[in-house]
Amino acid sequence: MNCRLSIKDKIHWIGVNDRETTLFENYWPLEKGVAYNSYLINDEKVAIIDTVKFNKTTEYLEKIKEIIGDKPVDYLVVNHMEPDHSGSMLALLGTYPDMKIVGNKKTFPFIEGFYGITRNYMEVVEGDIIDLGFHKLTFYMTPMVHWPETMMTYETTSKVLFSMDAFGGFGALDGGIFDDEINYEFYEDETRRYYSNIVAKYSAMVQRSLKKLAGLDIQIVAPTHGPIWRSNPGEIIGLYDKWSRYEAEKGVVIVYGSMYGNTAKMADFLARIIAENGIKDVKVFDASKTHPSYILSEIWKYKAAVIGSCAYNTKVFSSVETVLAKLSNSSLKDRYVSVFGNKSWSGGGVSGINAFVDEIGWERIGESIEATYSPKDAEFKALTELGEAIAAKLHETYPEEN
Ligand SMILES: Cc1cc2nc3c(=O)[nH]c(=O)nc-3n(C[C@H](O)[C@H](O)[C@H](O)COP(=O)(O)O)c2cc1C
Repeated sequence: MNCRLSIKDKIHWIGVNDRETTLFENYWPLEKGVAYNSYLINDEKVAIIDTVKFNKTTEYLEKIKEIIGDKPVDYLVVNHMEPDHSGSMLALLGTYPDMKIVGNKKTFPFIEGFYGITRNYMEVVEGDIIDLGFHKLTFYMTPMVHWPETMMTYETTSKVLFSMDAFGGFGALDGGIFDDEINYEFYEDETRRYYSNIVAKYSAMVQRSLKKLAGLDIQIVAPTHGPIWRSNPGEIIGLYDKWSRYEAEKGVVIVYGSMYGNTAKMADFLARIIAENGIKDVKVFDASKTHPSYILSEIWKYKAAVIGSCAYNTKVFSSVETVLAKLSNSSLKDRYVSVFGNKSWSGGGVSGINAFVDEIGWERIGESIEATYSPKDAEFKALTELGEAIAAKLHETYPEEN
């Protein structure tokens, strides 16, 4: 991609696409890759905002050289120290040994700890200004969005917010890098999957940061992953606000674990009842087939969750247990939940999910339903009543959509 690509004035995107890494953080599937966005401001002084993962360092350094030639880099602003953004720092410092490394007081222990760099530090605090000539950088501390040292940098002349991981998502940038050059549907799903799995635990801190940024005239949001928002930055800021307030859409996610199909049969039966009762968004997931990151993202999107499991060695089936652990860790609030499952002797699946529901404190719809060996008339009747109750509750919650 054109490495001289300017996002505004003398601000360049010097990001890279990574389609080789299959698992982000060695856990989250990257079916369509990921972009590591970095930015270069080619002013009287040259500043770079964040770097890229180590596997892309050579390409990255070439891009910088193509833009600035023999000019030195004066500042590297480190908004976030996660290695997918700091991984080229050592090589950059090797190429530009006088470059100042700009961070806050929590940044530097990470730099020394990860890379052994102890020199060229330049500490900034909230509201400090670095004057590059035409462009001016100011800094906003946003701790725990989603690491302790995270901060954002606002360029006051062009009104660009360099927001590090906030407002970013999975997905390589296939040609289009701006919001007006892409079909956002795919990126919205991937941005929500990124948010719900990686940032969401710190939703309270996201809310605090959004309030802090509310007074800024933000014309471009430039995150470290995903598209750059130049036409409608309010859209992504609005989505983050919605997700971090746990706001949901009308719909149901049914997730189940089943070895021999009996719990799966209950899930499909229930889905049909809910659909018959007028709910258009009903998503059914076999927890053993779909990676939990996608399931968590859908539960983040929709208001009601139904969780089912067969009994497995006195416990919840392993793939469903993983989903429960992810949900619990994400601190998601304000959802409806129902429980079902199967056993052949003393159970463990349904009781395990019930214990999770008691702990997480979501509003229960209906009693849990547990079949023995396989679902029969009594369970199908109970599932019918449950499906009707879930649909009724959603119609009542979203009266304007009826
Ligand atoms: C390895 C294994 C462990 C099981 N552990 C339990 C158990 O602890 N308690 C129980 O009541 N049933 C247990 N079962 C029985 C299943 O939960 C039961 O057959 C159920 O109907 C399976 O539902 P499914 O068809 O959705 O897989 C176990 C079955 C298997 C294969």
